Formats: sequence, C-alpha cells, structure tokens
Amino acid sequence: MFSPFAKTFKSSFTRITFPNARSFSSSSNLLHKRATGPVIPSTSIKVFRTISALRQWRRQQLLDHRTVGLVPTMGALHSGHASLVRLAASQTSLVVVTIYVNPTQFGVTEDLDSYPKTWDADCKILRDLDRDIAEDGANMGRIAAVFAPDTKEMYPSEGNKGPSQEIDGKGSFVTITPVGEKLEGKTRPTFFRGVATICMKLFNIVQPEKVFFGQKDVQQTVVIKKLVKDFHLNTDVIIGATQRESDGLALSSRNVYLGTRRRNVATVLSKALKVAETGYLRGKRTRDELLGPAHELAKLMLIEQFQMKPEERVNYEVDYISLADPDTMEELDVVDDTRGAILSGAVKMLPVEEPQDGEDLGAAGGPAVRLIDNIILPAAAMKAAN
Ligand SMILES: Nc1ncnc2c1ncn2[C@@H]1O[C@H](COP(=O)(O)OP(=O)(O)OP(=O)(O)O)[C@@H](O)[C@H]1O
Ligand SMILES: CC(C)(CO)[C@@H](O)C(=O)[O-]
Ligand code: BAL
Repeated sequence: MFSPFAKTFKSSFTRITFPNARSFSSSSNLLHKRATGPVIPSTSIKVFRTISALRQWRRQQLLDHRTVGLVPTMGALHSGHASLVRLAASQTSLVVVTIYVNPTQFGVTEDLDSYPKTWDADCKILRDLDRDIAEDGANMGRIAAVFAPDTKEMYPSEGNKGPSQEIDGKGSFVTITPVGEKLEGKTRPTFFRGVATICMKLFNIVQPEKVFFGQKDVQQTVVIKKLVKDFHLNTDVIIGATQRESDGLALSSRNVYLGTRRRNVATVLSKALKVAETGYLRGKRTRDELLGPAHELAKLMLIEQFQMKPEERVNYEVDYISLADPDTMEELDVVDDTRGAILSGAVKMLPVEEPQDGEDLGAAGGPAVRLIDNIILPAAAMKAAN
C-alpha cells in the first residue's frame, strides 16, 4: 500500500442531456474527441485513463523530485473546484485533478445515473485555469494531469456489473466509523464507505505529497483526515475554504438540479447557519442558544413559502442542523471555547409543486436536491499569558 508507483485509466464520458439547464457536453464533439488524446487541447495537461500510464508518469516525477498535489473531484467543475486547484498549485509543483463519478458513494436510489457529466466544459475550465495559474508568478506549480478512469479500472475485481452500492454489499471497502455513520452517513449509509474507499485507491495510485479537499464537505474532510492518520498514509490533507455565490449559497455541482424557483430559496441553509454563527460570535455557547434561532429561521422561511400559491412556492425539509466537535463530529451540548465547533446542516429541496409551462425546473427535470453547508466556529483566541 502506498508503494511508490501505480497505473492508468479510461473514461466513459457518458453524455446526459439536461432539458432545463445549461447544456453541458452535448455539442462540442471536437474538444471531446481531442480530449481523449494524451493532452487537453492547447495545453500540456496530460489525460490519463489507466492506472499504469499514470504510475509511469508519476515515477518519473518522483525521480525528478517534483511534488504532486491531488485534487479529487467528480467533475462538473465549478469555482469551488478551481479554488482547490489554485491552492494545490500554490503548494505543489504538479497538480493532478481526478474526475471520476464514484458509484460506491451513491446509494442505490441516489442520482448516480443523472449526476452531471461535463467533460468538455471541464477541459475548458482546466485549460483556462492553468493559463491563469501560469500567469500568476506566485504559484509553485501547474496543472500537470487529469486522471479520469472508468469503473472497471477503479474496481478491478467487480467485472462488468461494477461494485456493490448496497448497504450490506460485499467487496473491498474501507470504512471509517463512527464518524462516517453520523449526519451525512445516517441519511447516506454507504456514502463515506464509498468516499474512503475511492480516496484510498486514488491516494495509492497518485502518491501525492498533498491532497486537497473542500471545506464545503466538512464531514468528508474529517473522514479523510482519519483515513490518512489511521492507515499511515504518507500525505498531508489540506482544506480549502468554501466558495459561495454572492447570496451565500455554497457552490455545488448538484446546484444545477435546482431551477430558478428553488434556487431563490436555496439560501435557507446558509442563512440558518449564519444566524447560529452570529450567536456564537456574540458569546452564546449552548446548543439551544445556537441552534434554536437557526431552526426558527428555517421554519419561518417555510411558513412564508406556504403563504404563496402552490405554483409559486418551494417546499423543503431540514434533515439536520448540527453542532459538533471539530475532530469527532460528536454532537455537543455546549461549545468548549478552547476547541470551537462545527456547525453543519443538510436540507432537502423537494421537487416543485405544479410546474408551469416553460418553467426552468433545473437539470434532470428538477429532482429532490440535498444541499449541505457548514461553518467552523473557531476556538476562542487564547488570553495573553498572564
Ligand atoms: N463550494 C465549494 N467550495 C470549495 N470546495 C468545494 C466546493 N464544492 C465542492 N468542493 C470540493 O471539491 C471537491 C470535489 O467535490 P465534488 O466533485 O463532489 O463537487 P461538489 O460540488 O461537492 O458536488 P456535489 O454537488 O456532488 O456535492 C471536494 O473536495 C469538495 O469538497
Ligand atoms: C472526494 C470525492 C471526489 C470522492 O469521490 C467526492 O466525494 C467529492 O467530490 O467530494
Ligand atoms: N461532494 C460530495 C460528493 C457526493 O455528494 O457524492
């Protein structure tokens, strides 16, 4: 494990048509065809589809003493991903971005099949981003490679049927408990098993000096830190700040499912968390003092919606709003000033009622969308030594 070298990949580039969202990859076959070659056109960014090809490249970089920063993604790239790539380029010589929609982190009833796949747009984003990075003299590195394997490459023992997505499915899995069973793990019981498993594979293949993850998926960062610590993986975990729309909504690939009506209300979660954060900054420390106003805000916003006509309103369910320990994600009754806490939440935006003719319902017809977000409550500054 974590032996110095690894392999290659192939990707399927499944094309999905989104009837109501910006079109993703359907038209630009030119870039698509070119991008299946060894580099993204007009760049030096290599495209690896097999583990063996990637390992061969990685071996040379090791011999040349170049550091590698890994940014794992599921594609459908946005400015949140771009910020992680920039961060990686500021700290390592060669940035490797992985684009792989990992089936084992999706439950059997979740959106694996409709998950946005935007290969052409992703290549353009990486091309432009790499140019920007090159122009900024402060950077240490560039985007060196994209690793976009297919599922046969990543789950070699599972053949054509692919790995199990069932809760009690058999296979070679990594589990990180109890943290992976709480919060997101409660609603998505196979999620962190899938994430830990695919990240273990990616870390073994790419052998990065540093790995970069977004704060937006805060529980994922806790799981990854534990994976690295408990399996003695030789890499540093670096967390990048959550990137947001101007109204506070955290960027997320799944936001394309929202459509206009729900997009306007999707700020409910970030607003609720902000209310709790304000309480903390004003000196409140107990669970009730912090989370009470957050739940109240979410309730009031929903009441407002239900005063509207069905064809105008939006419905949502708060899955959880949590106040948890920053290392274990155990729920807290009171925040310990010396440790701070993680405020996090999940809201399910339900499909709109009475969709109107020509209404922008969002990608894939506007299914239910699970939004997650969080805010770190910092440990109080230590008093000056007395
Ligand atoms: N708004 C954001 N700010 C910073 N990092 C982000 C943001 N959104 C995603 N990331 C990070 O990008 C990496 C890849 O995430 P992923 O490809 O799943 O995108 P996503 O937008 O989180 O998608 P999804 O909608 O499926 O949750 C993860 O480390 C994730 O935390
Ligand atoms: C880390 C990750 C790329 C693993 O598939 C995914 O969970 C994500 O995009 O956050
Ligand atoms: N960013 C998290 C990936 C997922 O929800 O599957």
